[in-house]
Order: sequence, then C-alpha cells, then structure tokens
Amino acid sequence: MRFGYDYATLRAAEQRALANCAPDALLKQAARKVAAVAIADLKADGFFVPGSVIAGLIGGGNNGADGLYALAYLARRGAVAQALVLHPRPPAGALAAAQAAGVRIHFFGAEDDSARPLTETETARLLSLARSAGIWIDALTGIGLTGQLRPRLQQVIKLLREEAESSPKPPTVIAVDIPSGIPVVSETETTWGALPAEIIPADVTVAMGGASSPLWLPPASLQCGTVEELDLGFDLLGQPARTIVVGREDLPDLLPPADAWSHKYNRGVVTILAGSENYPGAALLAASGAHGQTAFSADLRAAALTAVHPGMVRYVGPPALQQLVVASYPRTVVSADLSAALLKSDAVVCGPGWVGEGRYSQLREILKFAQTEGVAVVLDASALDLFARLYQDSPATMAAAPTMITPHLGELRRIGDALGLVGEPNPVKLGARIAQLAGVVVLVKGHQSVALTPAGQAYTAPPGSPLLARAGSGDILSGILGAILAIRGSCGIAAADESLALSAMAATILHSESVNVGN
Ligand SMILES: NC(=O)C1=CN([C@@H]2O[C@H](COP(=O)(O)OP(=O)(O)OC[C@H]3O[C@@H](n4cnc5c(N)ncnc54)[C@H](O)[C@@H]3O)[C@@H](O)[C@H]2O)[C@@H](O)CC1
Repeated sequence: MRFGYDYATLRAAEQRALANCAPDALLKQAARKVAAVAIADLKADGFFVPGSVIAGLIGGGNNGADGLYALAYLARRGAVAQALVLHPRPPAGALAAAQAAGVRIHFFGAEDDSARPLTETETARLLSLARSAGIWIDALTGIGLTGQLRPRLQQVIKLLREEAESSPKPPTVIAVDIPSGIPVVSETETTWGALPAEIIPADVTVAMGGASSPLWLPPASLQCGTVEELDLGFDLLGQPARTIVVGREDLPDLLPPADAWSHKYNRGVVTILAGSENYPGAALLAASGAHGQTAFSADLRAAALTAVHPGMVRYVGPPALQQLVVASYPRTVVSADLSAALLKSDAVVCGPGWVGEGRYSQLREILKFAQTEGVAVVLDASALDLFARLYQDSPATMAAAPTMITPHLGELRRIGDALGLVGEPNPVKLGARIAQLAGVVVLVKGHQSVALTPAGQAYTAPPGSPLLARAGSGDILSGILGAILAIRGSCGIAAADESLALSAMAATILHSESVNVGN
C-alpha cells in the first residue's frame, strides 16, 4: 500500500526530520533524486547528460530550492541547466550553489509585484528558454502554496502548459513534490485532490519525504504522472494516513484463502437482490461477479480464485429470474424468501436492475438485519435512490449498519442533491461529505475509483481499464464485491468501514483486471 498524508502531518514530520540534520541537507537530498530522475529520462531517450538542456521553473520557497539544487547537480554533470526564476526572492543559499555550479540564472519579474503580468518581451524570453529544454523541472510551488495561485504565476503556468501541449516534441515535466498550483492545504479542510485553474501536467512527480493526498486522488492525481516517493527519514509510520492506495500486490493480504476446513457455509455466503423484468441481465451479471466467472491474468489467478469463490451465492428474486440465474449459474441457491435468505448471509448485495414494488420495505429489512448481525451490505444502482429516501426517513438505520453505497458520478450527484449537498463539483469531496453525513462508506466509481469513509479517509487504487466504461460493469463489480465481503465476513474480519473500503479496492482491481483479459 502507499499512503497520502495531509498538510499538518507532513509538516510535523518535516520539522522532526529537519531538527536532526544540517541546514539544506534534506533539500540537497531531495534535489539529488530530482536530478537522478532527469538523468534517467535523458538516458532512456538516448541522450547524454553533457550538453542536454534542462530548464528549472523556480519559485521562492523550499520547493524552488529543491529545483535550484537539482539544476546545480545537473550542471556539474555537464548539462546546460537554465534556472527560470519567477519569484522576486529566490532562496539565497540554493541560488548561490546553483550559480557556483554554472547554472544560468534568468530572472522574470524581479520587482515584488506578483500581480503584474509578464510583459510581451518577458513572455517571449520565457517561452524561448523553455522551448530549448527537453526537460522541465517544475519547482514553482510545493506544499507551501496557500490560497489561490497569484495572477502572475497563473499566467506563467498557463503559458507553459499551452507551450507543452502544442509542442511537436513536448518536454518531460518533472514536478518537485507536487505539480505547482495544486493546493495541499486550505484554511478549513483537506483539499481532496482539487485542481487549480492552471497546471502543467507532470510526467513524473517526486514526492519528498511523504506523499500528500492530492498525489493519489482524482482529479489532481491524473495530472501527476508517475509518482516516485523519496524516503527522507520522515517518521510517518504510525501517523494517520488520509489516503490509502491499494495495489495488486496487496491482494493476497486482503483476500483470505480457503483452508482445509472450509465448506460452503463457513466460506462466506453472499445474497444477491438484483434484476427485474426489464433488467434481467443485471441479475446474471451480479451473479457472474459473485461466482468469480471472470478470467484473470496468470499472476492474479491464484489470489482471484480464492477471492471470488465464496462458499455460496444465494439469489433472491421473482421465479422467472431465479430460473434464469440457475440456468447460467447452477451453483446458485435461489429463493423468493428474503428473511430466510438473510439469516444465512455473510454479505448482501442489492440494487443492480432492482426495480418494482416492495423494494423500499425489503431494503429496510436488509439494513435492520445488517445492523443487528453486523453483516456488510452493498447498495448499488436502483437501491441508491431508495437509500437517499431511507436516509431522509430514518438516518439512524443507515449509520448503524455496515453499509457501502457504490454510485457512479451521475448517481453520486443525485444522492448529493437528495441529501441537500448541492454545488460541490469535486466528486471525491462530495463522496466524503455523503459518507460523513450518512455514516456509510461511499465508493465513487469512475476511471479511478475512490472509497470514502465517514471518518474522512480515502481509499483508492490505480486507474482501471477503459473497458469498464460500459453498461453492466457496475453489476459485475457489485457481485465481486459481495463475494469478497462475504468471505472476509465469514473469516471474522470485521465489517468496519476500513474493511469495507479495502474490500472495495480489492474488488475494483480484480474487476479491472478481468475486463483487461477479455471478460
Ligand atoms: N524543509 C525541508 O527541508 C524540505 C522541504 N521540501 C520542499 O519544500 C517544499 C515546501 O517548501 P515551503 O514551505 O518553502 O513552501 P513552497 O516552496 O512549497 O511554497 C512557498 C512559495 O510559494 C509561494 N506562494 C505561496 N502561496 C502562493 C500563491 N497563492 N500564489 C503564488 N505563490 C505562492 C510563496 O511566495 C513561496 O515562494 C516542499 O513541497 C518540498 O518541495 C522537501 O524537499 C523536503 C525537505
């Protein structure tokens, strides 16, 4: 797993590390890593370091200092290192070191008026210098950015973004700590990966000492390129992470294997309520996910086979759909009796294609059962509108049951509106607010899915396959998720919010993997 921290945690860790080392020692260590990334990029493209032109976009804080020291290393290796200084007071020690190493220093807007836009002449000079470089080191602002980016910096970032986008040979952009302009702190709350008006998208971001949350959360994460974390000795172990990134390598730890004593009743029983006359396919798709009827690449197969093969899949629905499900998945135990099925369940999935009379009271019954027995419930698709209604009627029922709702972006907005959370454009933040208000885990499904817990943590995984963007994907995912929750539930892994969120990430990784190999 990888972790993202909030501003206060990172700052405190930085202060503790700084107390134990010489002035600028950490900055120089950070700079060496940035220089190494630049050198690796040159070599990968078949260039030599001597003679290669590298531009550093230099701001006024320690982020700028990292950039200047990196240019100094590169100049000593023979690169033509150009510092484009865009702050009236660049960090003095790093500037002197860069000059001494032969870095060429170019000042823009030396007077202290960051509201004045660059003149035409300055703009032309900036672009010409930037154009001559194959690598840009973006060191304008790091985690010290506060408030809205000042106008001149906004103008500069816009100019350079447009230059990079329109260039036939775009530069490799290496962001120091975080692409400039992305806020890590605001006065009132974590920024949840918000994007500024202007940004130069990075190919690589080198996170210094510890990664900030926006590096992992969309939409900001989608502009950060590959994130490389540099260990600077920050003691972050044991510090609360705001964001947890689950990878394929974590799956074996999240998916308990069956053992010699496993049987159909103790290996997890998942009950599915899905499909209707108009949407019969939803019942089949959810069942296929729960039965693990998905292909996986060889290295995931071992984990996946145990993960998505619960002891039993039960289906509750009308007789015609029961027949359909059994015809495709004969292992399914079907019934029309919800109460009887619930009694034997370790997890319940409800919602794909699930329309018709009586759903509201069924949902109430499921949540009451979940509340009493501590059994995890996944609410998807049609159950989401019922969820909003139920929350309005009886909020306590929601918060007390281990519940996860799984909206895509359109459904998320509808739930937000129904709960009175209007006008929040950032889906991750909206999901976090719904989670907090309703006391449920919210899995925001999309290119990069994020699960938000009521306690304010975000769980995510690398972006999924583009092939997931089609009808029926969510139905399969809900089945996979139900199977994982049932297995974990039967193994005594508590259906606490963190466990639900981790299960959601395991399910999204497996789901994405399965469509990539042909399902
Ligand atoms: N202190 C240390 O030893 C270490 C610092 N590190 C680096 O230092 C960075 C943090 O340094 P700082 O705290 O100096 O902060 P930053 O360098 O991130 O930001 C401060 C600079 O941003 C400008 N700024 C702030 N708000 C602005 C706005 N709204 N519009 C335009 N400009 C604005 C300020 O004028 C100042 O020049 C990290 O992101 C990281 O790159 C890391 O290398 C780790 C070690």
